Amino acid sequence: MEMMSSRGNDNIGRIPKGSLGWPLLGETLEFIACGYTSKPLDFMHKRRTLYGKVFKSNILGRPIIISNDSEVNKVVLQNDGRKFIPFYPKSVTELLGKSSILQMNGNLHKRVHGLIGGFLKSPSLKEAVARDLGNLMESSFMRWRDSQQIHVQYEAKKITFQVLVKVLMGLGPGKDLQFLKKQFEEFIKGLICLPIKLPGTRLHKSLKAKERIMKLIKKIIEEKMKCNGEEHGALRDVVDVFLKQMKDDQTDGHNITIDFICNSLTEMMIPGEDSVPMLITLALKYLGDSPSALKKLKEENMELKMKKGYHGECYSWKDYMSLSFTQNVTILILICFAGYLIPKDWCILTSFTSIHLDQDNYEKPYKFDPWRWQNKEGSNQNTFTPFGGGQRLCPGLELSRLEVAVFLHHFVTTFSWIAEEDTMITFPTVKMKKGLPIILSPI
Ligand code: HEM
Repeated sequence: MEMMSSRGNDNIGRIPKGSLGWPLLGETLEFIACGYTSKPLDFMHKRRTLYGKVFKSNILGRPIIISNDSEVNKVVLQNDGRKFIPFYPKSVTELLGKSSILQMNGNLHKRVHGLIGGFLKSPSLKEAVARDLGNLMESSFMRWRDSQQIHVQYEAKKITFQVLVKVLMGLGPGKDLQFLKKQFEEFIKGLICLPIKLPGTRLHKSLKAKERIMKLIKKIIEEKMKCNGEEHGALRDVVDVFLKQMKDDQTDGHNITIDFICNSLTEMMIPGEDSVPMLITLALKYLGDSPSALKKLKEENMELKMKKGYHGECYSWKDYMSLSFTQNVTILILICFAGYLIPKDWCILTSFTSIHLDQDNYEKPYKFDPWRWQNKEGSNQNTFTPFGGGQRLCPGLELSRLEVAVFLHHFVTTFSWIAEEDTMITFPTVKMKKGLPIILSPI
């Protein structure tokens, strides 16, 4: 979901229908409670039937307009930062800091978004990620073969966090990585919590973890600066990209500082610990529940594995992305993937999940059917927005899809598995209650 706050005094006409709920509490309890059930969209469906696709509510003491309408969401996403600006809960703004890319606007935002996006989309980076992730999976497989059971959520996090940290700051396995992972787990727990900073509170602990993370990143950057000296050869990670820009900027007075870099790297580790591993976890969950889709996926991936083995070739990132059925599975999982955030003042909350699971947009939206796109339905730009849109379209989009493809390829061509019963929770972010325990058997 995307939260935007209306800027200025636009004449909106009339406020949509809806209920502001109880004094102070509004409709918060029902909104959150739905996230813990197997039907997280019940909150939306009930109100949609009563008031229509766009309605008003009150969540966490803020009046809010909730949109389940793809056209309205498109207007919000495509705005240029003048009509709407992003809003996040107080705990998020406290933890990500004032210089967070999510809160930046105007020219500085455009520049930083362009810098990160340009690097993350580059073929040389994708090649390195495909290779590193492939190797990392091989070493994880050795470990998993000796285990009775693994927890997919936990294992996927270990792998994707390590891959992203390398992309961001070039840090490989070792004590620093272990320390970073531990501190980051502590940091991320506070993203959605009560915004009270007193010692002992969740937010305070997460802020302290952030201080330790920033200190370590600063040390890594300083070491890199010493090694690079005045030279800027190939840009191998996001730190290199920022340092080069910092040097170029000395001439035109813009200010990318070391603190700014440390802060940006910290927030950019979130998808390594949350979004990407959750996509992988859900992919294995849904595939495990759908034997026909798993069979087709295995066939497609086995064919590639045999071809590569037969010619004795290494994989290129393009090999993984050429697997069309595997890509359709990823798109479908993205549709099931929901991210919840909470607004401030009069906000508009554009619910992406409701659009993805709306019968008006997709026939049988709750059916796990990766063949959907082979027949007629396309993933239309307005009705498929798991990566946001407009100026804030996720720059990690292609990288995430590549990571899922690499993971699925090596996993399904090496193991069969049986999953234990588990439940999905969607608030504040998607996760499996028990971490999706599975029992593996090598193929
Ligand atoms: C499953 C994987 C992912 C999903 C579903 C996802 C989703 C999103 C969404 C919805 C936004 C828009 C937020 C907004 O409008 O305020 C966003 C922004 C962003 N994402 Fe991702 N993301 C994923 C992976 C990644 C990865 C791997 C990176 C790499 C570092 C990344 C970096 C970013 C950055 C830097 C932004 C801020 C863009 C800006 O405001 O200009 N994301 N992401």
